[in-house]
Amino acid sequence: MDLEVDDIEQRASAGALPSWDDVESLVQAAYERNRTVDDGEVADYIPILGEADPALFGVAVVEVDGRVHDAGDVDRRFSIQSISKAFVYALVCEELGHRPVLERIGVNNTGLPFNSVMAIELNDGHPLNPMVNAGAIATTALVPGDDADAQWAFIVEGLSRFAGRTLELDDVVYRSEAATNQRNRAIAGLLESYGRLDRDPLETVDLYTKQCALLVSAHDLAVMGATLADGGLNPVTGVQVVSPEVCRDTLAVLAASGLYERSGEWLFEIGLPGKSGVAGGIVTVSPGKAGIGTYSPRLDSAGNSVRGQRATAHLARSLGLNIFASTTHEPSTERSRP
Ligand SMILES: NC(=O)CC[C@H](N)C(=O)O
Repeated sequence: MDLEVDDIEQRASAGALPSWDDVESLVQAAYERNRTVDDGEVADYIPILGEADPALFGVAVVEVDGRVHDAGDVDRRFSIQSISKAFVYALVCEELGHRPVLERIGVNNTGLPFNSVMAIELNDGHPLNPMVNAGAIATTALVPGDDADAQWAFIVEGLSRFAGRTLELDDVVYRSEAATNQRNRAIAGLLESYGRLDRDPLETVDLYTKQCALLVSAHDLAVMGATLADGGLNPVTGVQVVSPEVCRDTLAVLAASGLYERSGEWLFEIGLPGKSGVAGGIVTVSPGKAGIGTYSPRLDSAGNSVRGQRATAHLARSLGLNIFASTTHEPSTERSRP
């Protein structure tokens, strides 16, 4: 990953965002600076995705108090793809609780591509984490509901609460992926063979394929991210979507695996939990501060949007968001006794 952000000064991490005007101009700068970058390729293993316009680019920030900063194509809709994994996982965590999900799905990075079959084989059928396809399919199987229709209603309703508006299925994307998702069907069959899927594998993959075909915009992703940044309270609608504990757990998983096998580089350069999707979206969460949503269809070889990564890196540095950054504290002359 070549983020080319070394020349952007890293602001010290502080408890709050800079002023509204500062954030506004830095969002514009992150957009302007990266709009002509044309590295990467548009995904086409799902045939319809190959038709996306590679020039599209949007950067949105929603602060935890609901204030919005937008630059570029922030209202353009695209399929959420793997970013859905983060939010379905949060909803399932809310239903099942910390320990059962940990045991069932896991939280460790596979170090392998998102659709790796080998990762399952190497780990005795354990999916390892909910951000790769195996773990995401296993997570979707845990969505409550008597049948697939009830599960689908739960997913749409839950993700819509994160976005603050009713999300719709892109039927063309769904059909395009459903016709070509043999690999995901194989992954589900493999999980079943290891006794790690309690629902019908083909029905579960179908549900997972539908969740990936929900339409969102960069603005929606910023609202969804801001909800995870704000202890589960959607800052635009005021609805409590999940608990603060679920946000904490979800963000830990995103930090470890949200950018697949590039998660270490992402964390090193950006220092925030994030999640990418192959249609070109990325959601990034700055806990207690803001959600960032980006959209640009050209991807690196791991399936992460190139401009989205760069714009997010720009913002993380210039806004002082890196959660690992601290400044040396000023020793006080008077120390209170414990
Ligand atoms: N990385 C992604 O966004 C992958 C999602 C896609 N629906 C798949 O399963 O292949």
